[in-house]
Amino acid sequence: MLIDRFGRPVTNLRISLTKECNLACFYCHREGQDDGERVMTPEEIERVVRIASRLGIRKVKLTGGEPTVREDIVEIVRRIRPYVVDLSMTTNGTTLYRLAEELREAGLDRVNVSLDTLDRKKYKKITGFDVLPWILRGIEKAVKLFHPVKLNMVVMRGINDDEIWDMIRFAAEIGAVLQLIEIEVPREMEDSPFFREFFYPLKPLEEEFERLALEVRERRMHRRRKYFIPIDGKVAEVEVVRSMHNTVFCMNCTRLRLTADGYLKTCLLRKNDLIDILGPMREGASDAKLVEIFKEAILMRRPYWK
Ligand SMILES: Nc1nc2c(ncn2[C@@H]2O[C@H](COP(=O)(O)OP(=O)(O)OP(=O)(O)O)[C@@H](O)[C@H]2O)c(=O)[nH]1
Ligand code: SF4
Ligand code: SF4
Repeated sequence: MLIDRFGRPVTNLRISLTKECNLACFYCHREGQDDGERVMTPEEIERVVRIASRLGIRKVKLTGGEPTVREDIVEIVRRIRPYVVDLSMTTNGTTLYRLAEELREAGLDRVNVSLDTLDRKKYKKITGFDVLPWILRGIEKAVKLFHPVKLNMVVMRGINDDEIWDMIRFAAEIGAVLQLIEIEVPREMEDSPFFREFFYPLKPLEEEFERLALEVRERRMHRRRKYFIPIDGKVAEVEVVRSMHNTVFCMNCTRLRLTADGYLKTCLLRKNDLIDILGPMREGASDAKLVEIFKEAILMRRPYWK
């Protein structure tokens, strides 16, 4: 297993398949990356995942942009399936209704779907597109096929902070997990108008959950807490993703990233901690050389908030 200089095992690979997206959320961080023009082929992605699995990486998350805008998305899932224990995707849900069955059949284990609001007008305001009913149909289909389905709600002051309990109720009703995500930005953006206007701290809410929950579990990854909250005769599963200035979160980070243009990236918030893996692959690097590149990336890993 790969372990970095801070004693953190690396068991997850988060692969951005494309920088493109068919929505235009005003807060989008594009996984913290301004990717170049290179795009990995399904064969190249499979090779990276095969090497990663030899090094103990068992979980792969496919992201974007929007991963399903790639026409070869089902092929990518099928190719990497044999090498991983947990294969998941984070999607905006626009293509779920059309693709959920094919993705399931190709071996995808689970999906996280971005859903910041249940209000159609607000959805359009946030994402630029009036497609909420379509997204909800996709989610309805997904909960029948994948377990769990997680709904990702980025909580923004003055935009959707009034909908938190509606979302908790909705998630419980359809049997999905709700992830409440605090806005996160790198240090240099903490003074930005965006952060100052929209940051909504989730700590007080976590304290309320602590009091209300029937049970609280802690995930190994990021030590995120999951609360089981009774609501309307059901139990909602709510996970809180709170990373800003959270040293515990970073000390329990088990993720390495692969950018859409083929660089291993050590941290979401560190733009420059990159190491090229696609270039050497295209120049004929052996598997042993690729293992070395992985090891170099692991050596570069540092917690962001410390
Ligand atoms: N700082 C930081 N934030 C992360 C990291 N991974 C995920 N996040 C945040 O969590 C949000 C949700 O991420 P998802 O792509 O749904 O995946 P996840 O919830 O981390 O993963 P699973 O729970 O295993 O499905 C992202 O939009 C980020 O804001 C990370 O490694 N570092
Ligand atoms: S759906 Fe995701 S990738 Fe697309 S614009 Fe919104 S936040 Fe960005
Ligand atoms: S070290 Fe970087 S990628 Fe890991 S949790 Fe902290 S900010 Fe996220």
